[in-house]
Amino acid sequence: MSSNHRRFSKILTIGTFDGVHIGHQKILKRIVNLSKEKDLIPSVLTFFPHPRMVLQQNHSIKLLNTIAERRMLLEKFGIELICVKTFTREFANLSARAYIKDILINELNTKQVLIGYDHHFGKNRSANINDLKQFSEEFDFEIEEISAEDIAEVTISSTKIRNALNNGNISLANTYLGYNYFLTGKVVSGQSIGRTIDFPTANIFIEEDYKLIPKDGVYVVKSIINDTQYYGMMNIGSNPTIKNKPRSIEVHFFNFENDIYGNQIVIELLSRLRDEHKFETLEALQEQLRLDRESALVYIKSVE
Ligand SMILES: Cc1cc2nc3c(=O)[nH]c(=O)nc-3n(C[C@H](O)[C@H](O)[C@H](O)COP(=O)(O)O)c2cc1C
Ligand SMILES: Nc1ncnc2c1ncn2[C@@H]1O[C@H](COP(=O)(O)OP(=O)(O)O)[C@@H](O)[C@H]1O
Repeated sequence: MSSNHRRFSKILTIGTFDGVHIGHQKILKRIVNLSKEKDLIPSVLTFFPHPRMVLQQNHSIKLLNTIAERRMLLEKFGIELICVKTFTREFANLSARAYIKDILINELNTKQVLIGYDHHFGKNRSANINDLKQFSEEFDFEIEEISAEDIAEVTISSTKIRNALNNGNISLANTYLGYNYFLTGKVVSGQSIGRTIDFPTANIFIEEDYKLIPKDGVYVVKSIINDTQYYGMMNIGSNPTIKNKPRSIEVHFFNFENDIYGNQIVIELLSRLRDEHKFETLEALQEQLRLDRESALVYIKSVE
């Protein structure tokens, strides 16, 4: 963080904000409104990796957003300063006092903190909002509590979104997110079978192994490629029809013919069409892909 940031006073909330879903968005909106009233910079203090990724061995936690996606979403909802603290064992061991003095005050120049009644922080998560209140007098900042209902909403939605995606219920996930769930990845080469059956597919490589990939199957998607929006259909799975094919995420875009190897693309998931199947022949798969395209186009027409 540049020392420049120190000059401006902040209104801050603290948390993982995974998903930046409708529950989070309500809190962010409150921060942005208060920041205007009080002439403070709307800010979020967040942590990466997720504490469980650091403190638990063999963790298998999957997150709704990569850290880059989280930043982008927080900015989109009006947050001007995003402070990402690297979560390490040393960080987890900071005393509550050092955490407040070093980070909230000296580094960020915080004047107001928006926090849930159940927020815990500092070594062993031993400090709570009452400790924060005591420190607020000493260090001269205000505290605003997030209501129990709003906190319940935040917790419920995160769990529900993860479950919905694992079950392939993309429309429910999108409702809780308040935007379409998306994957960010790079187009890499596959086995060049796609073009031989008239369905070339952009194979998507996602670098972050902690990103939650929805349930295997076929989805209607859309992407912006070189400033133009394209719809398409995506398969997530092990491609059982083809021998020795590794797991893949691949998209066939409609009305598209360009070479996009190496492009970084964002794929928004709109609807789920079906499970992945093993077909006896490549021709049978090709026939199914034609039917999938028909279903996808019907869906796209209904939402446009
Ligand atoms: C919309 C869509 C649906 C697919 N469904 C299946 C499927 O049900 N079973 C399967 O084995 N492969 C399925 N595939 C994967 C194809 O086997 C794969 O696209 C083809 O092998 C091309 O691979 P390549 O990109 O490595 O050339 C699907 C692909 C797409 C784009
Ligand atoms: N309609 C399309 N949808 C997706 N990719 C396309 C399309 N048209 C051309 N391409 C290009 O072709 C590539 C996929 O061709 P494909 O034969 O499936 O080979 P491979 O699986 O080896 O990448 C994509 O990565 C992209 O660069």
